[in-house]
Amino acid sequence: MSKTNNVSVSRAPTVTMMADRTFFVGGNWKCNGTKDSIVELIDQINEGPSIKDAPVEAVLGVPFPYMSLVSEKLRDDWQVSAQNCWTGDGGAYTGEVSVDMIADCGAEWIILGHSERRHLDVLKETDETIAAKAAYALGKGMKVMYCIGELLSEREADQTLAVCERQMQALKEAVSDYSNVVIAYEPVWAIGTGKVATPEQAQEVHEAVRSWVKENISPEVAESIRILYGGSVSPGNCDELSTKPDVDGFLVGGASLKPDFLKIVDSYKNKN
Ligand SMILES: O=C[C@H](O)COP(=O)(O)O
Repeated sequence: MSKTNNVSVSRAPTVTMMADRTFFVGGNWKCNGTKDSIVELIDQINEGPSIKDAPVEAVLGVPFPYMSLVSEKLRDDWQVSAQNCWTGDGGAYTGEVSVDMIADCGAEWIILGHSERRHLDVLKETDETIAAKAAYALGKGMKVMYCIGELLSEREADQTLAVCERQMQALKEAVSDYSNVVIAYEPVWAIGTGKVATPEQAQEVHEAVRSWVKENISPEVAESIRILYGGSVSPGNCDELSTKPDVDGFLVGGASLKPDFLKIVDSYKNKN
């Protein structure tokens, strides 16, 4: 990929667009929900159409206390994710949750590197910490949604690609097998703000990240790895976003707490 930081520079596609990447829709509930609200939402999801034989994966990112409940109640054509994990085994780590515990509660996925964990003052997770968590979780057989993305100030300073590259480089230094990794590009300025990236803005960064993966990891990984868009995705904008060739699905926050999240899952049909 060009070393330019200017995301507005257009590039010729360097990766074939014929890839067979199963569409992926993750819901990130963040720190929301009660037992009652979760049971109600799961009941509504379970009434939706089966996706067992559909070319889409749907995964719910659930707060730790509710993972077992959701794993038990959710239809088995959907999957469960945690939103964080401890970097290593269990032991004297007060307040942490190990990957073994997450697996024991029925989750197959872990969301790592979400911008809220990177940027909230009380958390401030570093690239290295996040990459170490990813490597550890993958080594334990879990699947990882690895989030990347720039702050508004970084976009305005033409640092979008530099930030995404730095975050990808940290992953590269910790991980060698990408078969259980999904990348989620989430521009921080679009998260929870209603300011969704345009389909063109999303495609431009996704294409650039895929090109970076081709040049810095391998053409095979670039071809197969799924790159999700996240940031104010809704039933009203998912169809247009999903038509873009390098948008392989979504990581959805607020809209995943409502039953019409099913409409976002359904946007896989735009890929056919
Ligand atoms: O992980 C999801 C992102 O933070 C997006 O959240 P949002 O859909 O509420 O903007």
